[in-house]
Amino acid sequence: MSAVALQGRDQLPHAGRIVVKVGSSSLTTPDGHLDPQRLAAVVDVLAARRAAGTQVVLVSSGAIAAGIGPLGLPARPRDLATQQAAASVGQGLLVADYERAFAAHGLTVAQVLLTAEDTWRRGRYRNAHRALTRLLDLGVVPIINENDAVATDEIRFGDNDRLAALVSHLVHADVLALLTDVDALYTGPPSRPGSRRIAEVRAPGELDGVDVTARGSAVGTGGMVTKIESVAIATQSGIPVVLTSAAQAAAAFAGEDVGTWFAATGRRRSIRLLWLAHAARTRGRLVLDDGAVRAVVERRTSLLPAGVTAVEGAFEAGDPVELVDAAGGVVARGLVAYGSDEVPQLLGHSTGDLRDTLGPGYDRELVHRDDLVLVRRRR
Ligand SMILES: Nc1ncnc2c1ncn2[C@@H]1O[C@H](COP(=O)(O)OP(=O)(O)O)[C@@H](O)[C@H]1O
Ligand SMILES: N[C@@H](CCC(=O)OP(=O)(O)O)C(=O)O
Repeated sequence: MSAVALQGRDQLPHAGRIVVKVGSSSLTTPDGHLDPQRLAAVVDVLAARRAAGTQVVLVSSGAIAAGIGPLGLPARPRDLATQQAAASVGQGLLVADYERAFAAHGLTVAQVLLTAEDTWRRGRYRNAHRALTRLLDLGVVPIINENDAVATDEIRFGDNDRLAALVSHLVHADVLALLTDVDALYTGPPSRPGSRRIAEVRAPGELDGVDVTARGSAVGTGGMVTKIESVAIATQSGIPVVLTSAAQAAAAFAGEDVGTWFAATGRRRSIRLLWLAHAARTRGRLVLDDGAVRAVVERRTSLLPAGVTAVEGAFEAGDPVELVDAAGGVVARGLVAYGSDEVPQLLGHSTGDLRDTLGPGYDRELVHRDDLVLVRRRR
């Protein structure tokens, strides 16, 4: 694997390992069936990359969309139970089509279904990392999707864009390719007259003023908003992203001037913090006094119980929570070290007091600084 991030799209042909995310709209028909021809066209491009020596991890959506037709549903279901049912039906059909299409190129595939926790909880992360790297070593193309049949509303990502970014981090990919139904990021929704293609984004500030909508195609989720979130996760941890359509994928992988290239802006960082910053659903809030806000934001210290004035929500030790100032503005997100039933008795007390009154073990931080990410406040 290359140790240095790819500097531009012209280096794409030299990527050693890529994660490719394909959206539902590129694989299915509007009436909720798989489109084997379009699926095979994507596979042809990926097989060509493999033949050129690149390892490929595919993150494929389409399970829910592919279950719509066979179940006779009128449209993409909105309730969780029917989404789970549709995904369970569609996932089998999806992987069967992939298996056939890759086999035509002599390639073996593996289905890997992940939940959000597999990408960030330490033991699970290592487990998923080990399984995926072994599959790659064995020459297999892993096909990843969220485990929609068991993911509840609280824990699911719901969109594969952010899952793909976390998977890129998990497998140490050189680049993430987001394939969708538009050929690039535009300055506004592509249907709006005057919207122009953005060829390259080298810093997050260049996205100021770009109008992205959450409305995706009839079968997809998240629209461009979750793709921009995905781009932030990947680029901030040193992985560049190319966003284009499935139809332009071959040209993009050849390094041609198509799609949008997002340069890496940061260095590899903890996946837990990426997840906390961009993907975690928080379970509660801790209200900080002004001194604690300054300590956490300016001095980057851990959060101690003495600086917390109130607690909201129901959470367990290890759950993600928001840290808010007295006015309710979110200043950070963190993994809390105590459950919500224990926190009230700790508030306002120094760690020394807590050790003396409640015993050793109660002198630990409420949120350790290693488990904390600051949230950029809107100006
Ligand atoms: N600024 C923008 N540039 C490009 N596409 C945009 C923009 N804003 C919104 N979109 C919409 O996002 C859609 C892609 O999202 P989605 O349907 O969720 O794709 P997928 O199923 O591939 O994940 C495009 O069809 C496009 O209409
Ligand atoms: N896991 C879901 C993915 C939903 C999703 O992210 O869809 P899309 O916006 O088309 O990438 C499925 O397979 O239907």
